[in-house]
Amino acid sequence: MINVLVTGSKGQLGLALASLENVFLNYNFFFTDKSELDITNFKAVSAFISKNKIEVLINCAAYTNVDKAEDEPDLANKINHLAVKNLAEIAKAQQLKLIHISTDYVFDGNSNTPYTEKENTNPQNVYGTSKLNGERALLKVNPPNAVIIRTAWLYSSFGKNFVKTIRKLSAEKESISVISDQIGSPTYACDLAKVILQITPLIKGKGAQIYHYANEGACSWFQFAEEIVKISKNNCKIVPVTTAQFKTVAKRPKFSLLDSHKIQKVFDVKISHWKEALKICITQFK
Ligand SMILES: NC(=O)C1=CN([C@@H]2O[C@H](COP(=O)(O)OP(=O)(O)OC[C@H]3O[C@@H](n4cnc5c(N)ncnc54)[C@H](OP(=O)(O)O)[C@@H]3O)[C@@H](O)[C@H]2O)C=CC1
Ligand SMILES: Cc1cn([C@H]2C[C@H](O)[C@@H](COP(=O)(O)OP(=O)(O)O[C@H]3O[C@@H](C)C(=O)[C@@H](O)[C@H]3O)O2)c(=O)[nH]c1=O
Repeated sequence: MINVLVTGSKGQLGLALASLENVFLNYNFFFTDKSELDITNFKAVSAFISKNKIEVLINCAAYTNVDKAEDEPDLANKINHLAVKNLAEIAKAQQLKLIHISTDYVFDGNSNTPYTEKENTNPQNVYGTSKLNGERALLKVNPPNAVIIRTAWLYSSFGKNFVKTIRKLSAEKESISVISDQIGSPTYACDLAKVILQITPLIKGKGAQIYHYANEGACSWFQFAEEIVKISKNNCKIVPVTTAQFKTVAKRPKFSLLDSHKIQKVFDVKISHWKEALKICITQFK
């Protein structure tokens, strides 16, 4: 049995990992969230890991409220950057495998081809900046068995996400306005959780590496919303609007498609199309 610590386990991805506990029987999971183990507390995390002989740390803990982060940059930085540096140092000192999750929002969205891991980053908001600083700190500490997986537009039946918001709004309203000029890669959190657990045994001492993982295909938030409403069989009109028409506190990238070829090639990972994954997810709701 491999002892695995999942931090931020009451969030969306943490719960998706927990739903696989009975599938991946070779892992002995320790699920902790902020109240049990605060990732900003170096001593507590370090002690928990030694005490429980943790071999793998999957960091799902994060500050993820993109708009609120604009008003709380210090807190976002503490959780998404400084705590990640702590985790990297602990992983190096205690020889752990570390899987850390990052985001498409590290890019500025000015590309028109899917972003590879080699592309320049240039975040447009506080959340993206804090996540990029976390990546950089981890790469600098460079634990030998560390992986950063950048993913995008995560959704599932767990936690708070766009699919759940649109399902709720479309059940209540006759029409919803949704942005049609931001393009990205919707990703089913349960697909990502499976991939994390599949690749963990294959991470082998190459130093910290970045991988992109998102479901196949591309869409705008508008197209994503239309598909959510269609599969949910809700009777609601989705009205396309521009970014300029739909005001948000934080700026989002116009284009944040991730190129997932590297993870597919290195770990032989199979990736399904976002529409297929969305159907499976929405079946779970019923
Ligand atoms: N959601 C998305 O669309 C995307 C997410 N990501 C990344 O994927 C990862 C997982 O995201 P997701 O599951 O959606 O995020 P969630 O916000 O659903 O989960 C994060 C969890 O971490 C907890 N947490 C916050 N601060 C701490 C702390 N100091 N110590 C321990 N736990 C803490 C949160 O608790 P509380 O809620 O009480 O603060 C929450 O339970 C994150 O790294 C995120 O940046 C990447 C791309 C897209
Ligand atoms: C709810 C809603 C959103 N939108 C727009 C606003 C925004 O541009 C886009 C998505 O809005 P949300 O606030 O749901 O999603 P947002 O918080 O921007 O989602 C991001 O979360 C972080 C954590 C990530 O890492 C990213 O990959 C991404 O998933 O859709 C509408 O146009 N109409 C609506 O009714």
